[in-house]
Amino acid sequence: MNQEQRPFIIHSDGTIFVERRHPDIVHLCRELRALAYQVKETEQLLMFRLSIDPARVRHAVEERTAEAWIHWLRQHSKLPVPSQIAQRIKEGFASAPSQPLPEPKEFLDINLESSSRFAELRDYQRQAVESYLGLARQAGGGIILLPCGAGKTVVGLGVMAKLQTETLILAPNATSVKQWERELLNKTTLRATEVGTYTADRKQIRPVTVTTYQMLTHRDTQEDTYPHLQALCQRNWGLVIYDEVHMLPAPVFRLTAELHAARRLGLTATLIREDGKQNEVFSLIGPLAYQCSWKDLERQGWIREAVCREMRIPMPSDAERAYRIADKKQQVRIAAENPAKLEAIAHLLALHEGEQILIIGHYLRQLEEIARRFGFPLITGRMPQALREEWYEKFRSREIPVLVVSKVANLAVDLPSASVGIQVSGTYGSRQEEAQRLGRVLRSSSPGGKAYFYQLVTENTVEEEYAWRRQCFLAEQGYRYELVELEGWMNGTGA
Ligand SMILES: Nc1ncnc2c1ncn2[C@@H]1O[C@H](COP(=O)(O)OP(=O)(O)OP(=O)(O)O)[C@@H](O)[C@H]1O
Repeated sequence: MNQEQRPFIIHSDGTIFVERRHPDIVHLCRELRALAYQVKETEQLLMFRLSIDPARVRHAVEERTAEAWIHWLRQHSKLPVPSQIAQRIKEGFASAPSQPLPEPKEFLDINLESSSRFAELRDYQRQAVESYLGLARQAGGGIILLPCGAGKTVVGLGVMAKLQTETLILAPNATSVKQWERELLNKTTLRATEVGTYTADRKQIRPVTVTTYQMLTHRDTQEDTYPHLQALCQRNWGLVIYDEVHMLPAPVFRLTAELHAARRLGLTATLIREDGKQNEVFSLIGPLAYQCSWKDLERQGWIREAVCREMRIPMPSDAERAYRIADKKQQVRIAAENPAKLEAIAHLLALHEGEQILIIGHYLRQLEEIARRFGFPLITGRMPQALREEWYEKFRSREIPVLVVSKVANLAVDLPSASVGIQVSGTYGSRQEEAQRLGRVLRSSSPGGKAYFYQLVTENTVEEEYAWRRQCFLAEQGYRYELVELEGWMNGTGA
């Protein structure tokens, strides 16, 4: 083939562009994946990044020697292969472990527990599992998109029960690790000795291991290797589950590609990223395997029907004066911390007395003030994990009726008793944060029931615009926010 028609363009920084029009594109990309992972695609090009890491190289070494790979790249490259690339391949192969990874111990005996503690998979959950398995056979992985509270953890357990294979679960935070552990032990036949958690406190690697994205990317200095990633790379996982995959931090894209996994499963409710990198999630894990709509599950009674209200709150005159002369960044904060929101909260607390209420916000000073004023516990990232769990448990069991929470409770926290959410401030116009926060009050321990979600917005400020942006994703799912002027509402109508 003449040089012009060859499909690869290889840069010295490790970026490899592949022209899609090449007749053998599928086959070439399959081979290239032993050395590189895909990061982007356009109509004409696929973009890969070279990744010569010990875990990945194991595959490549089995197929060809370093010299043979360099020759293969030359054969398909329009321009000469940069010498730095040839060097990286040679060095990477030289440091590849000589022992092959043990094969995953398929037939790990894992089944869903059919005792009274656990009802069966729901229809949509069964369909999600089947669709994923069908796709994973061809594509090696896929993503399941289900609304918040629909039971993505249970779907993950369903997939594990079908594949019966060693599984690594990547969760967004320590609370979520605990929840996975609890669900694995309560809802499957796995024994405690088969389930490990790999966190800052405890480093167990067992046939089923749960860890966080943060653990994978942790290293002491910029020059260090990633010790936890390397420890987890020593096992040949039959399945890697990426929980809340929309949260996958950008540096983890590359790192988790190194994990040696037969299949990958991504779980999320909101595959939108404010950094626009959702396509990279697809290239790393696989295409969409299954999705179902929020409103369908609401109609079927699996998640609560939600009443969403945007409450417009005037600003006291001294705060308004400060707002007018502030720069944009300060304005956001002044509007968010509008002291008149306290009055609105008092009103809503009285209105929903007897229900389980979450007050969710972004600014710690504001949250501390609310917690102090009303005498409720406050959960923030500064609180030790064990204490957070204690408060969550008291809230779940209705021992306490109200929790004030920072963004640590934005997602993945399972509090089925919560049916009222009061959002006092947020991260700018984040659509996924809004949806995830609504999600905290949609879970229902019994079918049916209503949830109330209040977004407190300071009138005539930037918060109005952010509120609108935040609601966009939920609007696409069919949610409508009722616009409420606080004063008129408090003087009579509001319920
Ligand atoms: N088939 C089922 N039988 C019994 N309980 C279930 C079932 N499916 C889900 N649940 C329960 O519903 C609740 C929500 O599940 P889960 O936390 O997995 O939701 P999620 O989809 O991950 O939500 P989020 O996106 O908000 O994290 C949990 O308490 C879970 O135990």
